[in-house]
Amino acid sequence: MLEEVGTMKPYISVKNVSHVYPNGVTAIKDINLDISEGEVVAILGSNGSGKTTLVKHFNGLLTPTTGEITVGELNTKKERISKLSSLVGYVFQNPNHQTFLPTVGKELAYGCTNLKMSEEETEERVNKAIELFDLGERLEDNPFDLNSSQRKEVAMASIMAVSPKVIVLDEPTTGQDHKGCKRVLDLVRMFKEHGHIVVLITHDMHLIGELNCRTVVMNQSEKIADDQASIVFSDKGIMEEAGLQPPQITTFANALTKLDSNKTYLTVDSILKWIKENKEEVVQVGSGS
Ligand SMILES: Nc1ncnc2c1ncn2[C@@H]1O[C@H](COP(=O)(O)OP(=O)(O)OP(=O)(O)O)[C@@H](O)[C@H]1O
Repeated sequence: MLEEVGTMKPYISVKNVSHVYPNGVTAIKDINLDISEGEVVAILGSNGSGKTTLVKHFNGLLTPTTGEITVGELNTKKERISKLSSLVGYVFQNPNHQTFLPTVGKELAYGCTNLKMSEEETEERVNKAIELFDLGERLEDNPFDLNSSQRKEVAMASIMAVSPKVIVLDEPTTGQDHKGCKRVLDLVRMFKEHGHIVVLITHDMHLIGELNCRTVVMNQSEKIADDQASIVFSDKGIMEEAGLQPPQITTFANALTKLDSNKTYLTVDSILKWIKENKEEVVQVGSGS
């Protein structure tokens, strides 16, 4: 079952939404989805399953062909994108698509200035982002002189400066080295701690496993699952239908813990704990008995 998020009204409410592109492709079909304050939600699915199309509806980049979406109290069909983007920040997969100013400092201030915030408010928000992302030494750097991981961090910090309620991270770990991937995990946790809803579009099963967050699975334009990652990953039918493989550690753990098949292990730490507590069974599995 999903973690309790209280009985409050959802912040994002997707009701019977379909989207047909002008070329006639139905990219999402009759989607219903509520996302509440405090949630981290991963949207998972094979290429072309409709993940990006769905999420682009949250900040009004796309509007439903049929159905309705509300974000906060706003109906996305009736609001301007600028207003919606103050509620939903979108960090693109490729930071080059959203970094275009000559210095990190200017980049950090851009979103606030664009939303016509006062100079004082912009300064306050930018300073907070500088502190959280430890960018004080980089303010005069050209973002294009930074490595891709640092550039992505600048993109995330500029979204953080605007402080939208919802932060969408599109494939945040793609192209990141091990350190960069770990940093993404920490940042997702930090965004949550600071009261943001985080929506992740990702193929990174390891990341979802570490977060063990709510996981929505898309397949051929439809939502086919919506539950805690540990439950989704243990549902062989859903995983096969969507063409997904659980994290390697889960596959390994399933083989090792066949005596304890009620649980799904998503992280190295959780399986190490199980091994320590069940040394005898591990020896039996290892000896093929
Ligand atoms: N601008 C567009 N015009 C027409 N068809 C589109 C457009 N963008 C996406 N599509 C189609 O809509 C369907 C869903 O695409 P979408 O990009 O939402 O899927 P996705 O799950 O995000 O894929 P990926 O993992 O490859 O990014 C696909 O068939 C895709 O070809």
